[in-house]
Amino acid sequence: MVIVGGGTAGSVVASRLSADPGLRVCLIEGGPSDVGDQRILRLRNWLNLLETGFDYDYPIVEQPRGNSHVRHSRARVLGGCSSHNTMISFLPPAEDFTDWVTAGAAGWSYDEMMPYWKRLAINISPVAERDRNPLTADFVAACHAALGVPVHEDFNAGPFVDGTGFFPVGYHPETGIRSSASVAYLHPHLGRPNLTIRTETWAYHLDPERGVTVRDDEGDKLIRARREYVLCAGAIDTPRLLLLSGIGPAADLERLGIPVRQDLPGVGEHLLDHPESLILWEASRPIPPMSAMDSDAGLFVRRDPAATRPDLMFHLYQIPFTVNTERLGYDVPAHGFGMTPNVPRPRSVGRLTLAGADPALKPLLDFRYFTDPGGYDERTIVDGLRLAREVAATEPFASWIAREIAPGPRLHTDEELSAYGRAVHHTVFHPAGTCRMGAPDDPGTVVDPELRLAGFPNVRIADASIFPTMTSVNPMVAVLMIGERAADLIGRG
Ligand SMILES: Cc1cc2nc3c(=O)[nH]c(=O)nc-3n(C[C@H](O)[C@H](O)[C@H](O)COP(=O)(O)OP(=O)(O)OC[C@H]3O[C@@H](n4cnc5c(N)ncnc54)[C@H](O)[C@@H]3O)c2cc1C
Repeated sequence: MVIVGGGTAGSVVASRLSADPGLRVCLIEGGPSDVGDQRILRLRNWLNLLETGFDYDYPIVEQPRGNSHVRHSRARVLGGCSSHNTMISFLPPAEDFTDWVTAGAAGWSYDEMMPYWKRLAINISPVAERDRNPLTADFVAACHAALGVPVHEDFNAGPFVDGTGFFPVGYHPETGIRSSASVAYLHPHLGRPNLTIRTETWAYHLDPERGVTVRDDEGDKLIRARREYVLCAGAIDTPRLLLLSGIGPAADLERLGIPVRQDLPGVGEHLLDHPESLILWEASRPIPPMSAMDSDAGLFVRRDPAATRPDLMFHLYQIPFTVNTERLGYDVPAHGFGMTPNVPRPRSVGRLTLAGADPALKPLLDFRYFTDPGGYDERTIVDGLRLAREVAATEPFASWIAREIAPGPRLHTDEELSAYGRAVHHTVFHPAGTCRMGAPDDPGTVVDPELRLAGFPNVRIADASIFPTMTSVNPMVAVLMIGERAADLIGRG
């Protein structure tokens, strides 16, 4: 069994499959090991890992209505993005899985997925008391007072509903160490004789009949699976690998001079993400230091009371994110914090293509942020900026605020807030959907509900690229559940 990508889902698949001593598992990971590396393991260090050697760091193409300066961080280390993310860990609402079934993913309903949630090996707990910052606690109280939303001690205690509270986080509060997919699924099993982990080994071509071609510091090698290949390189690198292998939209491949092995129009299409904007405040006093990872609480609201799921989400960051506001000339405060409205179920859909046939070229990511014809995504951000101002005007949060830096009190109209919100928007780093799972007779389907790649019975995909629709919450738990289910499906043969 050959698994490409030792990331969030790949670590789960490798761990579960290698529990069977009769299976030989080779895990190919492009980045280094995280074992013993405190830079990776200490959850709160996550921000220092972005745009370093641990990050593939993908730019995006010019956006007609969004921020073209957004960079997409993707971890280059064992454990993948679960080794450099914030480990916010929500079980998605039941209706998210209903959407998946409606989109053709038969067998992926909430009830059918619950066993995988229950067996997750990562340690998830609400932000610990000792990590709770008074600023963040006052934010939670103000959300409740201003908007009447419930306060959740543990968002995962029951089926997901809107509200505010400290987040459930995958970490070990007593040490501050992340409970990444690598820590939870691989570290305990590194001694298994049937599990080979090849780090610093990058796959760039797959021939399902001959093997996967990888590059390490000794050069190129072909690695052949007796049974199956499982692609777990993530929502950017899995479609990239397929396209480099001649599996994708034939016209695009021909234009780049890549021999077409299989015309599969869905590869790289349906690029989804959670865009988020920012309202930035200067603090009236220094912010106390305690925190799990500086984004410990948030708010989910339903603007549509008839809806069953939240349609607007916010993180509270207790540190100032000024990279996009500074570019527009806004002040950078010594002490600042912000709320980030984001679009839980965005309607804008983008596309990933190759820049050329050279495997080393970074792919072209066109998210087409805020281009949905009805303007739903843009409206969500505008509503979010307004709601954030309501929370900011409410005690006990209000007295933490010296002034609103951005968008600033001069911007009020929908047009002004939309232009600002789109100019400074960032990403919550949730690309998904580029190898969509669906019904076998749907021309946009890349993998069937058994995760098999169309046309190739010995190749499966298990990572965020298979999302049929975006999860309303941060997606990592759904990715881990995909890994668990993939191992089950493969185990059944
Ligand atoms: C900064 C940041 C913060 C985030 N915070 C959260 C959060 O708090 N909560 C949440 O739910 N989600 C969060 N996310 C999103 C979440 O982490 C990802 O959606 C999820 O981890 C993706 O898992 P994956 O298995 O699809 O891909 P990844 O975890 O990215 O795994 C892909 C793996 O494949 C390897 N790889 C890639 N290409 C190749 C190749 N060609 N050959 C060999 N190996 C290869 C990579 O090195 C990587 O290890 C965050 C993401 C980022 C970047």
